[in-house]
Amino acid sequence: MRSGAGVTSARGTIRRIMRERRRAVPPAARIGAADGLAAELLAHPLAPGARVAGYWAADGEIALHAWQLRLPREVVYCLPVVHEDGRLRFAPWRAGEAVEANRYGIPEPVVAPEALLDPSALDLIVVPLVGFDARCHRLGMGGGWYDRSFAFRHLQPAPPRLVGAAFAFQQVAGELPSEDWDVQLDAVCTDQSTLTRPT
Ligand SMILES: Nc1nc2c(c(=O)[nH]1)N(C=O)[C@@H](CNc1ccc(C(=O)N[C@@H](CCC(=O)O)C(=O)O)cc1)CN2
Ligand SMILES: Nc1ncnc2c1ncn2[C@@H]1O[C@H](COP(=O)(O)OP(=O)(O)OP(=O)(O)O)[C@@H](O)[C@H]1O
Repeated sequence: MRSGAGVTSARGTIRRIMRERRRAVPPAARIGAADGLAAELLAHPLAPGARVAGYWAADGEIALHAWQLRLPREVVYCLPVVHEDGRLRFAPWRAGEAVEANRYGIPEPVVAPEALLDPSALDLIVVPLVGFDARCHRLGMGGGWYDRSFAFRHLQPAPPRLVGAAFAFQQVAGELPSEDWDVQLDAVCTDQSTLTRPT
């Protein structure tokens, strides 16, 4: 069902409020939150050579560096790259390698097109989000990037596993208004705990 104006504006209102709250987290609290999130994310088992995607935190998003630095050495860490076809690609990236701002001002690795991985080539994607609910439904920035890139997960189970990352306060009371195209997350990790999608 297509959303009516009411549903659309509910999503818009939640986005505005949650983005403000995210940006308002003081620096000291961010450090502790990133450590707490890393501990939750590291509980997800990864095979040697696994490809995992994170994100470059922007707009007050909870940071992933504490997790990235503690990943097993054999794991390939990637960052999302916005592609003109509307689906994300993922670029292997290590701290110190070149990045360039994308159209949203978010840094992306500078890599040859052949080095880019398709969304389906990953084992675990840590997904940025603005809000989430107890069903592991996600509200993002509104670009539809993760929904388009992982639409194939409507038809097939994990892998790739989709795990949202957020501050605990980004959980909304009740259920997020959802759309047909929303891809559910398999779990959401926060600075305090992990929520697994109800089956
Ligand atoms: N850190 C991070 N990287 C990410 C995402 C994300 O949510 N967080 N994305 C998740 O999809 C993709 C990029 N999608 C985005 C969609 C909208 C906006 C955004 O800031 N929109 C602004 C207006 C931006 C502009 O056009 O200048 C806004 O809504 O205020 C940013 C990223 C891929 N990389
Ligand atoms: N599978 C899909 N196929 C085509 N268009 C899609 C698909 N998924 C999402 N979209 C488009 O993306 C737009 C934004 O979707 P939505 O508001 O759910 O984004 P979001 O999940 O909050 O954003 P993001 O993933 O970038 O953080 C929708 O208006 C829709 O037109």
